[in-house]
Amino acid sequence: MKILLFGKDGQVGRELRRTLLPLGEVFALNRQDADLQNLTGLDRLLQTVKPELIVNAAAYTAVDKAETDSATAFRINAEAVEVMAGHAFRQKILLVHYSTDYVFDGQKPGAFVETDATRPLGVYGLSKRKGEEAIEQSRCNALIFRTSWVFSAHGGNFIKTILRLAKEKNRLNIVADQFGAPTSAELIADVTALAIAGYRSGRIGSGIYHLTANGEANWHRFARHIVDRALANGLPLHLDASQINAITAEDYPAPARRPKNSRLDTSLLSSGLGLQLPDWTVHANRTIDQLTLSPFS
Ligand SMILES: NC(=O)C1=CN([C@@H]2O[C@H](COP(=O)(O)OP(=O)(O)OC[C@H]3O[C@@H](n4cnc5c(N)ncnc54)[C@H](OP(=O)(O)O)[C@@H]3O)[C@@H](O)[C@H]2O)C=CC1
Ligand SMILES: Cc1cn([C@H]2C[C@H](O)[C@@H](COP(=O)(O)OP(=O)(O)O[C@H]3O[C@@H](C)C(=O)[C@@H](O)[C@H]3O)O2)c(=O)[nH]c1=O
Ligand SMILES: [Mg+2]
Repeated sequence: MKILLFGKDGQVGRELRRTLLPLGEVFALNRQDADLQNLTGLDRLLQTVKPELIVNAAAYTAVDKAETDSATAFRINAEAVEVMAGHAFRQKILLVHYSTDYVFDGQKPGAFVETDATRPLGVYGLSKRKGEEAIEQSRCNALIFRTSWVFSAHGGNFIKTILRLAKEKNRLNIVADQFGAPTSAELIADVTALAIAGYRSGRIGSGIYHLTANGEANWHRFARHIVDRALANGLPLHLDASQINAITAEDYPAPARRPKNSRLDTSLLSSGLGLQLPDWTVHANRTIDQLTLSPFS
């Protein structure tokens, strides 16, 4: 099977290169190979490569920047996705795509299920929702995985930000009133490969699925966890977990509003595939260790 992967150098894309390998011949592209802002170029590429499966891990993920750069966010997160979906429909191939907890407003008391009403609070979330809608309207076969709070040892993410700040500062203020599940790029890529196989064998159908690690955190708790483990690994830092203060989102002014409740109910996917998703700390610990334990020390 000929697989076309977009976003090969992103957090999730990098892990997908590993997990898609056993499924077929992977054509993995980054922005230099195919700039998704160029929609006609994208359409031409799809017609030339003739993939049997499209996996789109490319996205505009700068949440705050999107507020003032909405045209670019919509181009990449919605219009390029519409081109992929149109191609997938015409060629009768499967499109695998990723979306976010930020499509929700965070106002539900419990975990969001796939059919809950969306109401994005910012441009990034809205552009990602438009991408989902473009896929739904195209009527192509698709697996759309909504995930949250992605981290990995590579690329930009909260774990790396906190480790950097903890080496520079002796106090940190981190919001404690936004709840969600930190999820590793590794887990997303592993489950994606299982889900593609599950789709092919008829265990799961085309549609939206929530895919996050189990358990929950808030950003403050996540930050403390990172610092505790890094210190236990012997990493010299400027602060310990007790110097990380809990603040409210109101006290952390940022261009984009974020949902207070980002919890996603993953039972649809885990029951469909017969999977037990690991607690977020399992992969978080592994990533913190990768970043803080030198194999040579
Ligand atoms: N990161 C997170 O916390 C979360 C991510 N998601 C979703 O998961 C998916 C994967 O995210 P993740 O791996 O973390 O994202 P990353 O930001 O790590 O990777 C995204 C990739 O997309 C590429 N890209 C951006 N613009 C273009 C463009 N114009 N043309 C081609 N490629 C482009 C980037 O390239 P470059 O480096 O050159 O910009 C980057 O390699 C996305 O759909 C995202 O919305 C969902 C929830 C949480
Ligand atoms: C660095 C820092 C962040 N924060 C807060 C801001 C924010 O509410 C939270 C996390 O910061 P980030 O910049 O990582 O957040 P953000 O970029 O909004 O992360 C999101 O990215 C997109 C792509 C998604 O799809 C989401 O699931 C989510 O992972 O921590 C502090 O309170 N203090 C700090 O010093
Ligand atoms: Mg960010």
